[in-house]
Amino acid sequence: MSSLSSSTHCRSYSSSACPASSSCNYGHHRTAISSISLKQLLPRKVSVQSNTKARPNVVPIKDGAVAATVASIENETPSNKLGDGLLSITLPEEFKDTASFDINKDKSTVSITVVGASGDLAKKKIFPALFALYYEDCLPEHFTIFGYARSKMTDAELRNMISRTLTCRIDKRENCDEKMDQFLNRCFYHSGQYDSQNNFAELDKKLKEHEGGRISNRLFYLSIPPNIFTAAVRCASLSASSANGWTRVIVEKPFGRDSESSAALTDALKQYLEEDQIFRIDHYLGKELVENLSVLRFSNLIFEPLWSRQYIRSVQLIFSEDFGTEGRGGYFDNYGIIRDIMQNHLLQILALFAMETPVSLDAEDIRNEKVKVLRSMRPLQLEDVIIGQYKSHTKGGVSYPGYTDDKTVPKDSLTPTFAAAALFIDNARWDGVPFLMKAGKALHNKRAEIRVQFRHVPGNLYNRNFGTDLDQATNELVIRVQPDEAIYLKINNKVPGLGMRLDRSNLNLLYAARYSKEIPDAYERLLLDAVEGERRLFIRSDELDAAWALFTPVLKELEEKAIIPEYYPYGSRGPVGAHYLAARHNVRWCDLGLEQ
Ligand SMILES: NC(=O)C1=CN([C@@H]2O[C@H](COP(=O)(O)OP(=O)(O)OC[C@H]3O[C@@H](n4cnc5c(N)ncnc54)[C@H](OP(=O)(O)O)[C@@H]3O)[C@@H](O)[C@H]2O)C=CC1
Ligand SMILES: O=C1O[C@H](COP(=O)(O)O)[C@@H](O)[C@H](O)[C@H]1O
Repeated sequence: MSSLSSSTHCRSYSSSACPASSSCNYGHHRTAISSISLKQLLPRKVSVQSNTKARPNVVPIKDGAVAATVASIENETPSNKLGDGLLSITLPEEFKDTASFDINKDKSTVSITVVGASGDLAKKKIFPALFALYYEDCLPEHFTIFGYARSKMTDAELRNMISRTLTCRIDKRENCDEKMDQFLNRCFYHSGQYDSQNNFAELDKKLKEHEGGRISNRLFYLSIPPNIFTAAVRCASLSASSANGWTRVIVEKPFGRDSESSAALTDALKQYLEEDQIFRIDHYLGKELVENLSVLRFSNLIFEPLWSRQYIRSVQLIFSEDFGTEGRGGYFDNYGIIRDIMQNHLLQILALFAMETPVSLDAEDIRNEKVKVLRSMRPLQLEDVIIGQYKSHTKGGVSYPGYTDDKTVPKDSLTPTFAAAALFIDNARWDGVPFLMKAGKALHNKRAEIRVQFRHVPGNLYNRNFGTDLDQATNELVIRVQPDEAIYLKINNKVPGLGMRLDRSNLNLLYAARYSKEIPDAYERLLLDAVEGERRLFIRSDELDAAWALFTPVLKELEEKAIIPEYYPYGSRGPVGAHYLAARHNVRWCDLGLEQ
């Protein structure tokens, strides 16, 4: 298997265009992988994010052989307790064009420990994503995967459990079984308590055996309920962090349930970790069309000039699922749809949509712009929210349960399973533009999309051809995140013929028609980024604070006033109150027409 250094299809530093058919990604990294081509990084001074303790081993390689030591190392800025740092290196003159740069290629290893390995998310998403990365040769040459949980399991039992959820992509099936066996052979299990330093010390011992004396880089994925995050981080950090490489921790949401609990969680984690070791995951940021949002905006001249209050009338962020909380009611009842979807997934999309152009594609530059937008927003007001809860419904002889029919949900629960909200960004670009959010479970379809409604054409020559409903004639840009990923623009055109009848048509980029390649799951992208130390798609603590500041007051008010949700039937389009909310802001939901 080739190592990260040779698997340039996973990340490319080249600025030249990749062929559309290739699986290569554009890296935004300063750099985090073990090999970079100097040809792509002129001038010869390069920054390398690496293990600072590995400094004596940093050697440039010429024509595949170790040739010389580096000329100088500057700006050594270890950025955390565990030696994850940044080196700026100048190469000797003779390596001007030809050298490639290798940092401990054969001397380092990555161990990925899935904490909570027996759980739903681990089985459904994390192990399959790791396998997909392995299949694509995106994991480093030396890697080991450990499952950690309280359940008693042997390595063989873990492998058996994982194997049930591994699949190969439709377009990549070559040697699938063989690859699966190879992957499973790199997976191991350790049973332990989440709050036991001893149990994590046992894990540490096993990890060391697998690392075989190489520089050890360790990634812990906390796929456990939030009440045990801190205990697990404490034990992992004190007993199982790397002694000579980096240690990173991926934390799953929920990151608290309001500003105070979120800040307390951050403080608790920071007792054991530096901010740049914490990778707060929001899997929506790993979705292909969300990742494409910045490309659409900043690499197409036609969109950016229109991206403001001058041309945009409303922006709508819509999430719907056609199933209820099935199986997760216990978790959900403590959070509700606003915390589960709006405060994180939809708000993250909003921030990427509305931010100013970042200075660069560097993680900190992008996150700085996102924070600025979030901090320019008005905290959500009670009159700008409506909430709903699904009730049972029988259709075609089939009975669908209501939210409170779930045995893990209290019968008198007022937790919203649906919400619609109007948010505002009080800055020069977006002043007065309603950003409408709508999220719900047990609705009539499963969809996530961004809908940009443009203003009416002033003095429209063709008004009379549209009739009275001018809204039917406004342009609309739709970014469909899922399913059937697509970007389409609704335009007006003349119906061919001798008359003058106007029609609406879509200029449509449907991904499945344009690309034969299967789109990677969000977790693949995010796991690869975490291994590579790329933080762009993870939530920084100040972003999280700003996000909670927008929703905490209204969440408290809803709970203190015990606001009763509007009930809607399972499988419907949700409560009618959502329409009144939009109407109060002089807009209509764009997802309700017959042709969408
Ligand atoms: N499932 C999903 O689709 C999503 C999940 N998440 C988040 O990811 C994390 C993991 O989710 P998920 O896999 O569904 O969670 P689970 O409820 O399946 O929990 C994962 C594992 O944690 C252990 N565990 C469960 N409850 C407790 C407890 N009370 N005390 C100690 N250990 C416990 C169990 O392992 P054992 O008993 O073997 O120790 C379990 O297998 C959570 O933070 C969740 O909010 C986020 C987005 C989506
Ligand atoms: O984070 C969550 O997301 C899922 C929806 O994710 P998707 O990738 O399938 O769209 C949602 O069902 C869950 O309630 C929420 O916690």
